[in-house]
Amino acid sequence: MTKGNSTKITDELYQYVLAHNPPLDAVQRGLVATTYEKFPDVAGMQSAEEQGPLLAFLVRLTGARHIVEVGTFTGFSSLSMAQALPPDGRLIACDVSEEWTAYGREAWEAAGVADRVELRIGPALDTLRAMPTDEHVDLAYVDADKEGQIAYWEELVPRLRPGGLIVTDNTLYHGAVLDEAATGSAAGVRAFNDHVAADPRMDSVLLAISDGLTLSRKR
Ligand SMILES: C[S@@+](CC[C@H](N)C(=O)[O-])C[C@H]1O[C@@H](n2cnc3c(N)ncnc32)[C@H](O)[C@@H]1O
Repeated sequence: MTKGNSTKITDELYQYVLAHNPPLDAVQRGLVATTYEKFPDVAGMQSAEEQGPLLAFLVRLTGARHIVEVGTFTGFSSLSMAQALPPDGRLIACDVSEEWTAYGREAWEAAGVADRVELRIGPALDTLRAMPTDEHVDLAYVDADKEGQIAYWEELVPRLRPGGLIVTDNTLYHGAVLDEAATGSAAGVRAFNDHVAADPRMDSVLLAISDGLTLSRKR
């Protein structure tokens, strides 16, 4: 088994990647800076900078009008996706933290997309279970507690339209997925990756982008 012709991403090469992606706009840049200033200990939870343009690209590629996000934090990923939605599109943002998501509300307002985002505070599993069960979700982005991922998946797949996409972050979990004795979040990601790879309802690819990103399309 070989690695193909994969490239080691040095810091310099990472900057090159960012320089050849669509740049973040002023609201996105401001939100990233504010997050690192206000919450330095947990700011690393924010989706990686290159994921903003990638998520926007996927929203446009799928023509998504109805998005569900599990794990909003200070709102970078939801902002990036909401900006790519058509004006009548909707994004349901799920999180448990009023404090962190307040910064998201400010950013959505500043970007003029607040009317596209509906924030639902509470355990995401409760929020998902309360959603209608017909196929009305075009795209879901999952980036919350890793132990809950299989449960989120099982709620999202039936609600996804055929051709709809689930994007799951951190599926390499800093390499800890290789540890057969992993516990906690790493064990959750390992179990999730096996679950997804064996699910006949979906076509999935695990990409070595950022901390691992799995794209799953409903058949
Ligand atoms: C990795 S951060 C999300 C980062 C976000 N996507 C961004 O771009 O900034 C994970 C978020 O999941 C939330 N979270 C954790 N457990 C949750 C649960 N059971 N239900 C809803 N949200 C949860 C946390 O409050 C945190 O804001």
